[in-house]
Amino acid sequence: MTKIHTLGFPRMGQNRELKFALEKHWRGEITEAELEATGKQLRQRHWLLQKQSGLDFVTAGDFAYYDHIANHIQLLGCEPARFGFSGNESELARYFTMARGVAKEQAASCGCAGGEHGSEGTHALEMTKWFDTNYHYLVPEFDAQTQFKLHSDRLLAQVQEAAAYGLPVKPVLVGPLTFLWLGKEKTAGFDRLSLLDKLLPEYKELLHRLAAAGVQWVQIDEPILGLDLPGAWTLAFDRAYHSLQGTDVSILLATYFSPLEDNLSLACKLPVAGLHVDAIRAGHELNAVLDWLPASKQLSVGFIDGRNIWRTDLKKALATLRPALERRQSALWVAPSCSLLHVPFSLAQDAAVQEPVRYWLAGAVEKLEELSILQRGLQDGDAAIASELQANQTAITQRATSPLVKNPAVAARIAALPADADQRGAAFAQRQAQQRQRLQLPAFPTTTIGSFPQTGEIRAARAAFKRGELSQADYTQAMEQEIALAVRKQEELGIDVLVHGEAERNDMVEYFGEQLDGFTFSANGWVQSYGSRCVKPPILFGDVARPQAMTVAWTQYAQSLTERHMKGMLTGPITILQWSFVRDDQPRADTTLQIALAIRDEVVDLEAAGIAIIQIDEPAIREGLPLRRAGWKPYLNWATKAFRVSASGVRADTQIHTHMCYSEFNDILPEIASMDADVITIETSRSDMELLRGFGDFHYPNEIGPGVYDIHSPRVPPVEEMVRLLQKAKAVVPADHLWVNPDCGLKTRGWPETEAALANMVKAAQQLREETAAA
Ligand SMILES: CN1c2c(nc(N)[nH]c2=O)NC[C@@H]1CNc1ccc(C(=O)N[C@@H](CCC(=O)N[C@@H](CCC(=O)N[C@@H](CCC(=O)O)C(=O)O)C(=O)O)C(=O)O)cc1
Ligand SMILES: N[C@@H](CCS)C(=O)O
Ligand SMILES: [Zn+2]
Repeated sequence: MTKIHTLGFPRMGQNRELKFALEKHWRGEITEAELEATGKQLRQRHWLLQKQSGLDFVTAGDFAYYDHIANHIQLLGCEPARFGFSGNESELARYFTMARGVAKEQAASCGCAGGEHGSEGTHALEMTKWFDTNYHYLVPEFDAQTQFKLHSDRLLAQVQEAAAYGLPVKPVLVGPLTFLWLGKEKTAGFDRLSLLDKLLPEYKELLHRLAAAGVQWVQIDEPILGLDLPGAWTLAFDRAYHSLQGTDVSILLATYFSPLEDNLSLACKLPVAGLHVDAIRAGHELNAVLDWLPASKQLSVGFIDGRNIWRTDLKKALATLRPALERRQSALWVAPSCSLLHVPFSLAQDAAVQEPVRYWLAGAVEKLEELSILQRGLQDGDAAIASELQANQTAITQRATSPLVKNPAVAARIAALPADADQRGAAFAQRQAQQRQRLQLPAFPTTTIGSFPQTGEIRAARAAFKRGELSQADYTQAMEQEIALAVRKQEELGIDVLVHGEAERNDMVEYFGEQLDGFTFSANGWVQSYGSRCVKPPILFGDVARPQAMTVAWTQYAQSLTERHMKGMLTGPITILQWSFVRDDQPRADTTLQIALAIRDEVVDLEAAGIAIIQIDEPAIREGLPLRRAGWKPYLNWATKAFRVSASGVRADTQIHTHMCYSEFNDILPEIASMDADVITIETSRSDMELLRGFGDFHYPNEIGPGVYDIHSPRVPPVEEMVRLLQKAKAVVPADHLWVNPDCGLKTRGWPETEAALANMVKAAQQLREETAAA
């Protein structure tokens, strides 16, 4: 018999109920008990869906009020001492303090919904990307003093809740090695792997408690088995899982996101009762796993794509799963490749999605249905699922043959693309001279990264426009007022290179997806990004082309309000690719090149409209790196080429900026340099400019704007702090290459702190100019 299960389910709820409840709670409008009631209701709905879809387990422990790694920090009792908890705070209060920090001076007054407050001593845990996804987890902090102490009440209570559904409850845990790997060492020279022996007894005790609660199977996620691990970490797996033996639960070890490769035999041999593999990203390893995994062990095959939204080709799936089932006899489970956290709740009924594309899609709910069809097909044969198979094949064939997917003009353009389409006409030094002549900027020019506060009024106006309650003309006028406000404020602040503020953009990727051919978008296809913040990735289903200019009118309007330079603001091809649901019927490189050409057209149009500085944001370039190092070079080749294609259609005296954040870039500096942007602005302040050191050591050839303040906090950094950071930057980067800017966009901030921080930033730049002139 085949069993079906899911590794995890989206938490936000069908209509983002969790987001709204969280934000109300943070504004003090609902109590902890009311928030917990919403959480409970959501878990119940999601378990009911699992039961109704015929799953053989309900999965518990995947719910989180902010992040599942933050849950584990509390579960394992390793809240960092720096938070100074007295023990009198509630568990949830401590949890949100770790997730969002507490600004001493602002705690009482700040109503920021999704912010990550901070001040010295109580800044939030760092957030970083969960593997190569657009989800951010909270980074555990470790040092030699770190102690663990199991606090399993919340998890056990959820296991009890789930038991009401009459199905076996399968709790999911992040495994001890992945938990340690994802954390960071707070003291130099400390090795977090040395904590493993202290951590394992807590996991073991947890397994005992889960067994006592009636649990038979526990899913333990160890996605780091898909990474190039240092030897000590690989060796530690054996030790860890041997020590977790001897409890009355069976462990399903779950791997996902990338192939196991040299860890494959290790994963198959570990003393656990079952192994889950990602057959979407590592389908080519399935036969090897079938060879290596002892017959006594359960194999869970992740055949439904947990990272994308295309319907599964069920005929193809059955053709692969049947021989596997034959080899495994009764021991085969089928599941999504990874947790469904990364896909929207449902897409089948989303009327905003263009027809017939809607019929080609599967959100989390539809993926559960696919599991159920596969199970029936495997057990009872094709005849038992004849109508479902037929509907599925109709959708698959329609997608494969749809004229909507192919645009011959795009193919012809790519075929005719000149070999030097990715090269600026002149070398950087020549461009720099011409740009200086044209732009006439002061030393240490000041700028911002693009977005200004997305206020409730802006979002409400857009929502009213989308509901048809605000006319196009009124909406345009409302956005123009916001742009005018942003321009006025920047002029008053004395910023040198202005931005229009991105008020008209719902999101830096979705906004472009909405305007490009080859994309469609949903009304409700939200995916959690971090905490209560969500994104609605556009759906890229066909060849990409730009029917008309996307940003020119707004940018021209903004430029018309000022004598200063207005920076055009675009999202780059790799970031659009990374943060969309993209087609799986052609290589990602080909799709990216198509996007790059569309962006190139926009860049050229902005230049023709008189815009002298154009920024092409690529915050996702590093996150797009394959998880295995062997894949880095080919990726970086096509990714950097796509960027250059997008940027190279302009004259030498037009200045191209790029912007990157959320990552360390030091291991891909040559490739970043090869993008040949005239100016790069990067997030550096949280690392106290340490991230910039690599740029200095590497002698990064072009100009750089290292972020001088962290935009994740409402804290207003004093002038001296920014001057100190700039002096540090000046020590590693030539002074005439330095720009002054915040770390990233300001859309999640409020105006008061934005204005105060920018005023200090401008003062810091002035001070630096004076110091440098006097020297
Ligand atoms: C830079 N980041 C981004 C990432 N990915 C992207 N695709 N985009 C990014 O910008 N990844 C890395 C980081 C992640 N950071 C963030 C930061 C902030 C958010 C965020 O604020 N998300 C918003 C949703 C944004 C949005 O689409 N807004 C829409 C309005 C949507 C909405 O909920 N409307 C309401 C009505 C509102 C009203 O009446 O006031 C409704 O329809 O019910 C818009 O502006 O039009 C969030 O709220 O979560 C995300 C990632
Ligand atoms: N231009 C964007 C970049 C974010 S990474 C912004 O300012 O929000
Ligand atoms: Zn950014």
